[in-house]
Amino acid sequence: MSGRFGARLAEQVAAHGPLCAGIDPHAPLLAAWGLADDAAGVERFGRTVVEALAGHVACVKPQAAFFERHGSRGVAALERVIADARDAGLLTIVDAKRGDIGSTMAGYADAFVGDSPLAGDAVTVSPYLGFGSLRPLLDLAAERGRGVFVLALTSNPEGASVQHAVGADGRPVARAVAEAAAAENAGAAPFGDVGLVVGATVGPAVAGLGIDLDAVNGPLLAPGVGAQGATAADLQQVFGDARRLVLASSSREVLAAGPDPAGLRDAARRSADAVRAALAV
Ligand SMILES: O=c1ccn([C@@H]2O[C@H](COP(=O)(O)O)[C@@H](O)[C@H]2O)c(=O)[nH]1
Repeated sequence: MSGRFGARLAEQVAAHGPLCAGIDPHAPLLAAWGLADDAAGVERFGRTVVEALAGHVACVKPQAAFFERHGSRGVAALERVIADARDAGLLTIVDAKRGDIGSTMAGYADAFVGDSPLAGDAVTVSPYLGFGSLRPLLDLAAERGRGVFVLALTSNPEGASVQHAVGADGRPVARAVAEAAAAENAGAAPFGDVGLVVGATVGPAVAGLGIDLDAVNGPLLAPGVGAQGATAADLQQVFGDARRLVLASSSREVLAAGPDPAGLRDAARRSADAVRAALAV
């Protein structure tokens, strides 16, 4: 792995468009692909996506939950998917959404941004034990040139009850998260390594909460396009002047076109083209 995550991602987005394809081996998708709902099935699913999309999308995002539900064999399958992607030169964001007290975050840091086979190019984390609790993982990620995506405004409707709440300092919680990420990325070019997760489904929340996403100067991972109902056009409203930082993410909509590799590539290309066009406006 050479160079920082932000720079590597910017290069891939320029080449393939601002789309991250999710690898979410849901039980119904495994059935539709003719695969068993077991560790071998999720491994075949993940490796098929990597083989089909390497060189065609900016990155992939394996959802750890769908591998972990098969226990240690599922985790081993996730490790093989990550290894395949690395060998193919395809960036991976491991969607693990870890968050704990700082001393335990040091363990998650070793697992997801250190030397473990679970480490991809970046990982998703939850700041809801306090942004400062992420410090051990942020520091190890920076040392290793890896990225971190911090949940800010999630795509699910339930997230607002926590993320829109106003904290003791008078700032909405999600704004405080965004400002903390901005401090990590200060001065980085083309942008830094600490991104945010901001759902494509959040409508006017960014502006309503007074969040300056452009100032974050880090990649903005936007799940919710496709199966959750957001369209590429929604990205304009949600992200406004921060459109240059957006990396839209779509899982089920792309995966429904598998297991045929050409079908997966066509679906990913259609999504990437729609997102690129919407963000160019
Ligand atoms: O706010 C969030 C954070 C993460 N996700 C994850 O993204 C994918 C979405 O899958 P679709 O099939 O495109 O709906 C999934 O892995 C989620 O856990 C999110 O949706 N929202």
